[in-house]
This record gives sequence, C-alpha cells and structure tokens, in this order.
Amino acid sequence: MSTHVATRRRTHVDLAKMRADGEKIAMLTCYDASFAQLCDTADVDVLLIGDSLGMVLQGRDSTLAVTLADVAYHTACVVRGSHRPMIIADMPFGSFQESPQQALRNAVPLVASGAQMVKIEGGAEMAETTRFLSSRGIPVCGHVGLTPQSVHQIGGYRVQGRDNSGAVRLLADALAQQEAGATLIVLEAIPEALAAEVTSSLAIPTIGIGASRECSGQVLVLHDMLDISTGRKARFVRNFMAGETTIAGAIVAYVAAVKNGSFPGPEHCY
Ligand SMILES: Nc1nc(=O)c2c([nH]1)NC[C@@H]1CN(c3ccc(C(=O)N[C@@H](CCC(=O)O)C(=O)O)cc3)CN21
Ligand SMILES: CC(C)C(=O)C(=O)O
Ligand SMILES: [Mg+2]
Repeated sequence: MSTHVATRRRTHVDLAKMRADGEKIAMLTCYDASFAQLCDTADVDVLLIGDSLGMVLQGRDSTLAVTLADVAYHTACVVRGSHRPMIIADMPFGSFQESPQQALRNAVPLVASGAQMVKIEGGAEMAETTRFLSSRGIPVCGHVGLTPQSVHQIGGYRVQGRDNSGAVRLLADALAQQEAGATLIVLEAIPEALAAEVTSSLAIPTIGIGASRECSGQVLVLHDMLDISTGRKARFVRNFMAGETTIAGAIVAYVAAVKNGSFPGPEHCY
C-alpha cells in the first residue's frame, strides 16, 4: 500500500507479545479526538472508551445510565484522532448481560465505530458471552474485581477479593474468562498479592487499576490522572499533572512511569 493515501491504517498493537517481552502496557481511557491525538503522540498503547464517561463527561454518579450510542459516538471520535493505539470499547450496562446474542448484536456498532476489542464486566457468569463474541471474530477484554456496573450489588466502590473466598472466586473468574477466549483482562481494586497470583496464573496480559504493579499493564481514567475529575479520588489515582506544565507532558510522564514500573507505587495499592 502506498503511503500517500489520506487515511492511515491503524497499527496492530501486539499485547500478547508485550507481555511475553516483559514490556508494560500503558492504557488510558479516552473519549474524544483531541485527547486521542495527544495519547497517540505520547505512545499510549491502548485507549479505552470507558463507560466512566458517564461520570467524567456526563456528570452522573454512576456508569449505569450510559448508552450503547454514547459509547459508539465517543469511540468514533477517539478513532478519528489516533492511529497507533489499540482501541477498546466498553460495553455499557444492559447492552450485553442478557445473552451472548444480545452482546454480539450490541458489539457490532462498537466495532463498526472502530473498536478493535470490546470489554465486558464479569467473570465465570459471562464466560459463554466471551466465548460467543470471540468465536464470531470480536476480541474480548474481561473485567473482574470491582465491577462498577454492579455497584448496587457490591454496595459501593469497594476493594474486592480481600478475604480468602473472594480471592479464590476472583482467580476462578479470571481463569474462566481466559478459557473462554478473552485476550486481555482488567483487574480493578484488588489486593497486590491477589493481582500477582492472578497474573502469574494467566497467560493473557492483565491490566491493573488499583491492582498494584504486579500486572502486565495499567489503566487510569484520563481525567483522574490529569486531576480534572470532580469528587473524591480513589487511592489508586496519581496526579500526573504534578510537576508538568502541559497535558501532553502529563501523558508522557504516565507512559514513562508505567513502562519503568514506578507507577503504581505502594501508596496506590490495597
Ligand atoms: N473518574 C472515575 N475514575 C474511576 O476510576 C472510575 C470512574 N470514574 N467510574 C467508574 C469506576 C468507579 N471507580 C471507583 C470509584 C471509587 C473508588 C474508591 O474510592 N475506592 C476506595 C476503596 C475503599 C475500600 O474498599 O477500601 C478507595 O479508597 O480507593 C474505587 C473505584 C473506578 N471507576
Ligand atoms: C476504569 C476502566 C477499567 C473502565 O472500565 C472505565 O473507564 O469505564
Ligand atoms: Mg468501565
């Protein structure tokens, strides 16, 4: 293919190879083209169009009212602003829990918007859905631990897997997702020792948020690391604007800190 065409094809980021090579994966949430361009320039590996957009963009107090159309719209915006990062779209509450068929039907507009992978919250109970999407050509990222779409069942945004039975269940959930074909998994708000056990038990890369450096990579909500989100921040957030004068600099600092293992530190862990 000649290089003078106006549209550049998106790069394929090989996350399995990064894990195998011991290169940390730097992931951020992103919701629009301008920030996507900054993240691309800073060499962020993966951009997640998270349903956290319901909180940081829409001002809601949970992610539960975010729609499929919202995520599809923001995915298309991020895709237009970037070329190198892998694009993962979060499937919102109610768009995939009903059945594998419902999940596939609703993953389609996200893939059509440019998502290369979709993320679904859940472990063993969502394994059949992961198997169905994967077998139909859609790569899946699992998400276990603190799953914000279950906030009412959990009873708040609480650390998960703290007791032995919770830890055993979480490991089984992660293994079930891998066995069903997930190629990536987010571990959210779990103790460091459990994150280490899950990561060493899995062959696929793990991405931590509040899950210590014992993961193959890290993710944060962009607005949290830029210190522009409202409300109380979780323990796992670090303000990367500190010591920086530009947003671009803060994103570069985040990528460097993830790559060299200096983020997250013990102060960000459970
Ligand atoms: N802006 C933003 N950042 C996020 O990280 C985020 C969202 N929104 N929306 C969806 C979920 C909600 N998340 C949260 C929100 C709060 C805590 C939190 O404050 N956790 C307590 C843990 C308390 C405990 O169980 O010990 C903490 O002190 O860190 C954690 C995750 C993560 N996700
Ligand atoms: C924090 C990440 C993992 C997420 O699911 C989101 O931003 O919605
Ligand atoms: Mg989410």
